[in-house]
Amino acid sequence: MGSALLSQWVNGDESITVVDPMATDLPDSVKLVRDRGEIASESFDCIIAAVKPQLIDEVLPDYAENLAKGGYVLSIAAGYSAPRLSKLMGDAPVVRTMPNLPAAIGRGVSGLCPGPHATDDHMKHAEAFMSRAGTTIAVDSEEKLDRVTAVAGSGPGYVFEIARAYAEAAMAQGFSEDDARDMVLGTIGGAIAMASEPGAASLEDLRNSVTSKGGTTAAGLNALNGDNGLSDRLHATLQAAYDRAVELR
Ligand SMILES: NC(=O)C1=CN([C@@H]2O[C@H](COP(=O)(O)OP(=O)(O)OC[C@H]3O[C@@H](n4cnc5c(N)ncnc54)[C@H](O)[C@@H]3O)[C@@H](O)[C@H]2O)C=CC1
Ligand SMILES: O=C(O)[C@@H]1CCC=N1
Repeated sequence: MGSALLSQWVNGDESITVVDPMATDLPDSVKLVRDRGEIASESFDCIIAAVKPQLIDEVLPDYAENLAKGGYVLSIAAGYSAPRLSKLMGDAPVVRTMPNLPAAIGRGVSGLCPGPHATDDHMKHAEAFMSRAGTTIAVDSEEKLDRVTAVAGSGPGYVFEIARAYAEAAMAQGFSEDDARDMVLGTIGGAIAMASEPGAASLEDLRNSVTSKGGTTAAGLNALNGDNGLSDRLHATLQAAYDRAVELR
């Protein structure tokens, strides 16, 4: 996720240093170091926690010394709570954000939430920084940010899986893999673009506008969600992701 964001963050004038023992193919303007020891005496206005949540306890404490006075820590980690991170880094100011993968093409959706000691200026900076990678939504509690995680952070995974299963079903109708993918992504992309037009009708009305009484769409929709199975499954999907975020706190 860090490299997806980085591809958009470089469209600014900050100097960015990445510490990653394994990173490859970073943008030219970024300084890459393999070990924190190489930047031990440097200080930074913003330190971004972009390792897996399970690695934060082990990796982040050393970086407390690298935070400039007045700076803050921006965490993209799912679940891991801001008070826990702040404490881990010597009571540093923390802002949590939850981006999603389309940030890689500037079409991400990122939630943001202030943590301990975060000032309005830290939040303003974090929002401006994250908005380079798409839209932002500020929330006022970590509980809400964990719900943003369930809806939007993990969301591209659900969408890719739905598209994959849709394409698989198209192949079962006799289409080649390429044709199935083109048709499914074209259909999803066109429908989403139409629903995203300014002044577009509600999602329910848009669905109804495709659905002739006694027609093919009605038959398909009845099989898809006539028993509320799809709705129930999506509720369970978001709840499971949220519950996991809570476990990672
Ligand atoms: N993948 C996604 O769509 C999203 C991920 N996130 C969050 O982003 C964070 C990273 O997740 P992914 O990008 O999926 O994982 P990843 O495994 O792709 O990236 C983690 C990076 O951390 C680096 N790393 C490992 N040990 C390190 C160390 N000691 N010091 C510095 N760097 C180290 C790895 O080399 C790797 O480049 C997680 O906290 C996750 O919750 C948040 C939103 C969406
Ligand atoms: O699966 C995960 O834990 C991360 C956080 C949100 C999306 N990917």
